[in-house]
Amino acid sequence: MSSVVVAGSGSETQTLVTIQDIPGRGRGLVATKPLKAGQILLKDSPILLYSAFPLTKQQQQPTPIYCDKCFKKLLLHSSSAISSCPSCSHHFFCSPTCLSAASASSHTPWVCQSLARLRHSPAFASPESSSSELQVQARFLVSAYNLAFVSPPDFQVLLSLQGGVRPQDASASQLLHPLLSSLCPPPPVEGFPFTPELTAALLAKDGMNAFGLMEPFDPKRGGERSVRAYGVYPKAALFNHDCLPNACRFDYIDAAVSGGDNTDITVRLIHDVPQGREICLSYFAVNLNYATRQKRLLEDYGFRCECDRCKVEANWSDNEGDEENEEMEEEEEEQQQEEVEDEPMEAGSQDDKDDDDDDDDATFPHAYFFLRYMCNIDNCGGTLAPLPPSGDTPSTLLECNVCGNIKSDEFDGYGGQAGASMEN
Ligand SMILES: C[S@@+](CC[C@H](N)C(=O)[O-])C[C@H]1O[C@@H](n2cnc3c(N)ncnc32)[C@H](O)[C@@H]1O
Repeated sequence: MSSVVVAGSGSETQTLVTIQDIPGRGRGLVATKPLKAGQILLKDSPILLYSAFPLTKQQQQPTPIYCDKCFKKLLLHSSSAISSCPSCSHHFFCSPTCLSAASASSHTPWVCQSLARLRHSPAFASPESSSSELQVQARFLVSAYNLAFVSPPDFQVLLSLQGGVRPQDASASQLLHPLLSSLCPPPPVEGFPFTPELTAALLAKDGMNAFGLMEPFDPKRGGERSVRAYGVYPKAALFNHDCLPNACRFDYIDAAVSGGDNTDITVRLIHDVPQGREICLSYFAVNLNYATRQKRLLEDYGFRCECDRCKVEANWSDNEGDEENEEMEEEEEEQQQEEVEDEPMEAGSQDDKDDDDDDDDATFPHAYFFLRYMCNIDNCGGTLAPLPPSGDTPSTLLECNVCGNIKSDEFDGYGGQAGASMEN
C-alpha cells in the first residue's frame, strides 16, 4: 500500500487516499479516513497533453485555434501576447511564456517537424483515406515518443499505467508505426526501443487512461460536446470506475487559474465517504443505460462492470441499449421520484448501498443519486458535487462538472444543511 499526496488545506498537506490492490481491478484509491462531501481529493497535472483535433482539416468550417501548450482558446488579433511557433505556421501560444515552456517540452523541434510531415503525408491526405481517430492517435504517439526523450521518468510513468494491448491498439499500431518509422522516427532513447509493440502498448495506455478536456457546454448544440485535448494525469489515472461514482472530476481549461495551471484537473467527493471505501469516478456520463455502459467498458477499458448498479440493471427485462430503453429508464425514474423524496436521505447512497435490502432499493437503488447529483439542465448529463466544505461546514451549493451550473442542494434533508444527513 502506498500513499498518494493530495491537495492540502492551507499549508498542511494531507493524505486522503492510499493506493491499494483491489481484487479484479488492479490498483485503486481508498479513503484513509472519513471524507466529506465536496472535499478535494486530488489535484493533478498532466504528464502529457495533446490536441484532440485531426492533423488535417476535416470540414469546411473554421477550426478554432488553441494555445498549443495550455489549450486555452485563442482569439488571434485580440492579444499581442499571442506568439506563433518560429518554425511553422500551424502552432500558436497564448504567451511567450507558453511558447518558451513548450519549446523545451511538448513542442520540441522534433514534434514540430513530425507533425508537419504527418500533416502532409499521403496517408492523411483526404478524410476518406484516414479516420480522424487515427490522426489524433498519430498526434498522441508523437507526444508520447517526445516525452521519452524530454522526460524519461514521465515516460516510464506512462508505461506503468494499467492497460494491456487491445485489438484496436494492435491494428492502429500496424498502420501508424510504419508511418512514424518512415516519416519521423523518434530520436533513440536508451531503454525504450522504438518497436511496433511499444507503439501498440502506448496506444493502449492512452486509450485506457487519458482524460478528455472538453469544449464548454453549449445548450444550443443540444449538449453535444467535443474534446479539445487529451491528457494523461498519473494520479487521477488510478481511479477505478463505478457506474454510481462517489467522486467526480472538474477541469477549468479556459479559466484564468491563479497559482495553478488551467490544465490541472480536480477530483471532488460527491458525498461523504467512510474510511476504507474505494473512491471511484464514472468514466462517462452517468445517465448512459446498462447495455451502453457495459459495451463501452468492455471495448474501451477491457472489463465487465459488476458494480451494484450494474448488478441491479442486469436483471431489468429490457436492457438492449436503444433509445426506447433510455426513455423507459427516464420514465421509471420519474415514477419513482415521489417515493424517493419521502425516503430517508441515505437511500441509495454509496455509503449504505451494501447493506440496504429494502425492496424499493433492490429494484432501483440509484434513483436517489440521479435526483440529487445529476444535473437537471437540458441535455447536460453532468454530475453535481458540492463545493468544498469550509472547515467542518458543508457547502449547500452543488456544482455541475459539465455545464458549471451552481445550484442549491434541495435534498439536504435538514432545510439547508446539505450533507448533514448523508453519512451513516
Ligand atoms: C484508469 S485505470 C484505473 C486504475 C487501474 N486499476 C490501475 O491499476 O492502474 C482503468 C483500468 O482499471 C481497471 N478497472 C477500472 N474500474 C474497474 C472496475 N470497476 N472493475 C474492474 N476493473 C476496473 C480496468 O482494467 C481499466 O482498464
